[in-house]
Amino acid sequence: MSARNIARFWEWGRKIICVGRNYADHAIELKNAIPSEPVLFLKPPSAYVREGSPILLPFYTSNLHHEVELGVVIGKGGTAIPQSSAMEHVAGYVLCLDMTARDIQDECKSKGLPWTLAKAFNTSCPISDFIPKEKIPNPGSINLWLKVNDIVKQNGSTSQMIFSIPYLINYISEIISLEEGDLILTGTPKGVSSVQEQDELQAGIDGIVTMTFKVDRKS
Ligand SMILES: CC(=O)CC(=O)C(=O)O
Ligand SMILES: [Mg+2]
Repeated sequence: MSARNIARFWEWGRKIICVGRNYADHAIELKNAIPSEPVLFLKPPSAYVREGSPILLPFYTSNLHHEVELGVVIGKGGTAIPQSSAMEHVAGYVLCLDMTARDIQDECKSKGLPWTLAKAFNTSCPISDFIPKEKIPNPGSINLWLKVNDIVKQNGSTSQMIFSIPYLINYISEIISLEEGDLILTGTPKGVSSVQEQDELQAGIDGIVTMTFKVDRKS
């Protein structure tokens, strides 16, 4: 049997841990408070979708938003990982979209309900090819962008993150043990907006990766 390949981590069925409100400009655009501790939620592995397959609009939303984010792929698991050694647990990165049914999220927030329907549906986590750690020596200072039908909507630097990658790895692993093949979505900068059926989303990390996804309705 061939050895498992971290470059195809999404096939392993591991956890997707998402950090919300990690950019002050995005918290402000949605009129959310700037958090003093990371806001966490989960997506199931069935959320993954790769280039060549569409992002499927859930039937129950009329306001699906894109959120472009840097994803951190865990290469070595652990519990209560100190910040000082956190980067030793990183195998690499992916560019991700945290697709969000914003109308449903708003409704859940107002009723005090969890965000599962808004955030965890099938195809809610489009990802790029795996980017080995060496290709991004300074993940705390890279530029993420996203266009809808060739119009720039998001363009922000990871230097604007409130909580750094080592801080997040330490914080999360104190609560949820991290395993090889887990993915951490690190939050989105400002500029989120609504997408429609047949829209084309293109996203990239300057000089590193680009990816393209079409939005479609389940046939
Ligand atoms: C309000 C949100 O949807 C939080 C989130 O996912 C983010 O990236 O910020
Ligand atoms: Mg997000």
